[in-house]
Amino acid sequence: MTDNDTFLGNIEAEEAILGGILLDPQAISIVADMLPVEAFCLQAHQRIYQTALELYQKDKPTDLMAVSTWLADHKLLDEVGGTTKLGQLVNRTVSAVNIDRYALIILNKYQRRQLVRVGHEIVELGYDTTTEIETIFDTSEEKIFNLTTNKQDKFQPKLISDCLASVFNKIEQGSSPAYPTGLTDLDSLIGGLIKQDLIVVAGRPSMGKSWFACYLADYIAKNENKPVVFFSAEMSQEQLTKRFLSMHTGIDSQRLMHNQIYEDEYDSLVEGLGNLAELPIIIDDTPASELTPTRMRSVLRRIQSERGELGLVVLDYIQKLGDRAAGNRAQTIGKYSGACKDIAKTFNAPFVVLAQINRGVEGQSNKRPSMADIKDSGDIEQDMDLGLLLYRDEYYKSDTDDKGIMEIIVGKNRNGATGTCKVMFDPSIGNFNSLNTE
Ligand SMILES: Nc1ncnc2c1ncn2[C@@H]1O[C@H](COP(=O)(O)OP(=O)(O)OP(=O)(O)O)[C@@H](O)[C@H]1O
Repeated sequence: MTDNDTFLGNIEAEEAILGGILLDPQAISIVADMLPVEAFCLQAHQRIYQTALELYQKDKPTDLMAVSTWLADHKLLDEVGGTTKLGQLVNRTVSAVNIDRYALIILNKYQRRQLVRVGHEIVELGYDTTTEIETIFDTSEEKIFNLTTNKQDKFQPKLISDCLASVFNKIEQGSSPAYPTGLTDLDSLIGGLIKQDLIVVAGRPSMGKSWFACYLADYIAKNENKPVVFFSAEMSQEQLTKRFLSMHTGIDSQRLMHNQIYEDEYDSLVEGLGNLAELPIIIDDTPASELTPTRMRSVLRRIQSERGELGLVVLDYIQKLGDRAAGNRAQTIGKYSGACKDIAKTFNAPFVVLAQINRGVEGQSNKRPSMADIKDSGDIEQDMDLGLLLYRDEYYKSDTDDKGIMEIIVGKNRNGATGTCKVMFDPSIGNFNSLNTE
């Protein structure tokens, strides 16, 4: 190592990159996406690189003249060492051929600086006796995770002009921020399950909430081929797996629960097992008393780093969490719903959270629930982006015309309309279908 190449920085490599950018019009496009401004350890270098980036983002040249003019216009030329410094950068550089290799060198140094910084922060957290140990572990794990996945800039404040560039790109690509549910009428109402949204699915017991969650999990795993994580505080891994198996084989779930199948169902069983085994569905049945937001984040982080972007997260169900004997349940549930919204945002995935409805609706003549009927609703209503209330008339009236029908009432929709749609639902095998299937 020399004075110019220390453990935490390599001045020569930084100069070679900047020289390359000033010399070669293509050079900036090679490094712009991989190198954050802070990767340069000298402030003058950061300023020059930042200027080149701004010019590049406005489709302007990044040569010596353009960069020095911009810096002079913004009274920053002296700060970086004047035209002499810029001239030296160009004169010392032969070409930008190795710019990507230099970029990797300084990225590596930058990551080491970050690691040292985070290490210090974690040591300080260790000494902080005012913070609960669980929070300290969570924060520490997250800090390291952000480093290893290079996500440290994900939630940086940005100028609206910078946000517009990415919004425009997405509009141009036509890439949807939502995953369709496969239920046509529901999709026309809600536009699919939107990434980063907290979606609360509420209903009275036995209304079909768990089935609906299984359906969404299965559909998204199948169609998006992205990991779907199902936190099941209610059912065990085995019970939940049998539900999915029932959906894939058409074998009555009640019999599957008791390991009873008919002779002629073996072929469907084998076929269903094969299909289901292909799906990236991950079931976590940590008991409710231990299923904290910290635990969920930790599980999701690991899955995301092993399998890539998450397709969906499900929690069955929110009122089951925490100490049920402790006072102020509304406050506790509010804390959990806030954490769930935060998880949806951090992991850039829709988060479907199941919730129970108060018994009070049973006393009403119209037993369709409303958002206010959600048990211990606390802050759930404010936190959620989408609120779906499930209702089946046949559950209350055996002579109903709506046999085999589930109503999905969109009680809250931050991104669009509210209303009701009907879908076909077979609770024996968890089958959901649109009413209009043409
Ligand atoms: N094999 C079966 N045949 C007919 N109906 C069934 C079968 N298995 C389950 N069901 C029905 O499915 C419904 C339960 O669905 P699900 O567990 O999804 O409801 P839930 O809303 O999650 O209920 P809870 O809040 O009690 O967990 C009940 O009405 C039950 O009678």
